Amino acid sequence: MTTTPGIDRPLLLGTRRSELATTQSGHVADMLRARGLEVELVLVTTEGDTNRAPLSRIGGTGVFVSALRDALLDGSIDLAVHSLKDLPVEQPAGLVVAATPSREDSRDVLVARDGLTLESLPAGARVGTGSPRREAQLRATRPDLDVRELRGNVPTRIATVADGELDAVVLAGAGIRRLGLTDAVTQWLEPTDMVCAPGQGALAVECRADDAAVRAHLEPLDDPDTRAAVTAERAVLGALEAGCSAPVGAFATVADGELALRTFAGPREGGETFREEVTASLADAPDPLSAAEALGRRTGTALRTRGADALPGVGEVPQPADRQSSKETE
Ligand SMILES: NCc1[nH]cc(CCC(=O)O)c1CC(=O)O
Repeated sequence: MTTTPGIDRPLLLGTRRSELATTQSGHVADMLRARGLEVELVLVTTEGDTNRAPLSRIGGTGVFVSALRDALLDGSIDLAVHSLKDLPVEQPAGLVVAATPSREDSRDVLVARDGLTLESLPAGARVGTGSPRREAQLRATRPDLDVRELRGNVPTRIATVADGELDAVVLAGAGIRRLGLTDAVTQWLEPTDMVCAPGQGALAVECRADDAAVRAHLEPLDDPDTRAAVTAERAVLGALEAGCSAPVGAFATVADGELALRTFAGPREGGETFREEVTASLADAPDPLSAAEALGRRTGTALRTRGADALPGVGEVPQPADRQSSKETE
């Protein structure tokens, strides 16, 4: 096997260098290899990997994704694998998410000292997260916690608990699973306690929109239920004109053609929160993805009308977006 049908050379898969990124990319490469294709990984450095300033300060959609997208557009790679939650809602011209493979666990987890949980952490415990969404929900249940800014890759963030620098950190369970670090988890946070980020736990496999041969190889990796769920979640963010730095959570599931969507919006420092839980049947919809998108948009609009409009990060990313203005913080 030396060629890829329709391409006559190995597929070039661009990935960030972090262990999580190369693991996720390796997972997609293996799915393609299982289909008989030859795949080579190409390591690409992004600004998010080299700049250690808080993400809320460097901001910019592109910190994790723009170098990969530049490599796609200039033809040096054929496909890129992203964490879907790191992608801005607005899709750049010329590129397409050709596949959203079956989603990993979407829940956030608590990694705490001494087996502690959200309920048993002592008053004033130092809990690390760089995510306004996680901070807002931590404060909603435990206003007494001392929430601290935290960044860095997954193993580094876990190490702050082992080192005694923090009592706990909140992370995406998907990343922990993919890195084989689940032993560190002291609590899986259910959506009732912590609504995940739109797209959390899902991957996006992106390629050039006009590259029919690569698209045809990627499309079989798509999981339609995952795609419908993340479409609804991201539509919430779109209706809120919010980027990933907004304190907004959205989590959807699809079971037996029924889409269930749970959302959260609230201030980072604690205060009034907004939640909507809605369902819609996709089974009879002529176009399930449009139905998922419409439900997400309606729900985002409802959150806005009820007061989420006043939250920082909401109403900051015009739709259709000036892509450079959205931010990501997770
Ligand atoms: N930018 C950070 C990021 N992007 C994707 C993941 C984990 C995997 C996922 O959420 O799908 C993480 C780490 C985290 O939030 O703990």
